[in-house]
Amino acid sequence: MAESRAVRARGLTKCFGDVVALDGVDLDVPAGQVHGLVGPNGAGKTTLLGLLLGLAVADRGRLEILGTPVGRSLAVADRVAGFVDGPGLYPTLTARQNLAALASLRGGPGNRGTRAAGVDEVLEQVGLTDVADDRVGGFSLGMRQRLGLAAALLTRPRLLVLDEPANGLDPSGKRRVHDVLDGLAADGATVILSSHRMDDLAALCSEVTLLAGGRVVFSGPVEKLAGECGDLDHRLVVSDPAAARAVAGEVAGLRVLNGSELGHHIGASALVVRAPVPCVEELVVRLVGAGVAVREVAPTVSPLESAFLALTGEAR
Ligand SMILES: Nc1ncnc2c1ncn2[C@@H]1O[C@H](COP(=O)(O)OP(=O)(O)OP(=O)(O)O)[C@@H](O)[C@H]1O
Repeated sequence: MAESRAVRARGLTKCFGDVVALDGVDLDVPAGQVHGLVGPNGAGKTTLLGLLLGLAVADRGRLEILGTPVGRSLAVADRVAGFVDGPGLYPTLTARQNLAALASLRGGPGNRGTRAAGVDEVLEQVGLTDVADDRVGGFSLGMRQRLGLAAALLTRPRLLVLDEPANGLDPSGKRRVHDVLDGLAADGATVILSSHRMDDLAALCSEVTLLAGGRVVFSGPVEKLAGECGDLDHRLVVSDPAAARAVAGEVAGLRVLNGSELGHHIGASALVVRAPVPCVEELVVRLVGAGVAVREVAPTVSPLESAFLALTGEAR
């Protein structure tokens, strides 16, 4: 029977000496979801991905992967694949030889009771067919990332765990990887990936978990995370900045930022306001009503980025 939950973690704690890398982490990831892990440097993302890949074991807490409790031994669970800190590849071998070597190490077709994918098939999936016979030592970071993904796909994983898979990818490489991950999720496989790029996470993931200092500070739908942004800074370009300031002063819950708060020049016809989104909308309506033309209005950082900064306690 198919599992309805790919990962269930309760109270996962992992320390390195005095450093508490994970501090009582709970995580639920349903099967068929692309789930993002995000957080500042040192938040514990790689440590958590390492536990999912069996590269380390937790000091405390419970972890179930694809419905099976994870034991105390270092081993990758069945039907789980992926990489942290970049894929392990042989630089002197070609892309095709790397994959063939991995396939034979894993026992080839019939491995773990499931038919493995073919080398050519996965090279095609990640868009590396044209360079299949080139040595990996000459590959760019983005090409190595894609080959690492191809290596993981060889096992037809039900859970794919990727650390910064979009690192170094050009726009077409990114599109290729997005398509592969979307396809896996559509087939019911689960993908858990980390990224520092909020735009990648928004494009790829339906849900995200935000870690800070080894703790979960948010876990849920991406849209809900964007809703946690609270006050957002918006830059408005208007026909009459003095009149616009006067109108802004009448909108409750909205503040016009002054030059010293901004720390940079914003242009003579612009002003920056800090407010929840509905107050900014009210300002625009009032400006138009007062005969002040609004030529541009845009948040200075995206709602997702703003939520990230607010929830991780990072200064604006
Ligand atoms: N093998 C290790 N030995 C000692 N400390 C470690 C080890 N691995 C991780 N840490 C520490 O654990 C904490 C979490 O690190 P981790 O690499 O999981 O964070 P991260 O969120 O992946 O960070 P980044 O975004 O910088 O990759 C950090 O303080 C890190 O220094």
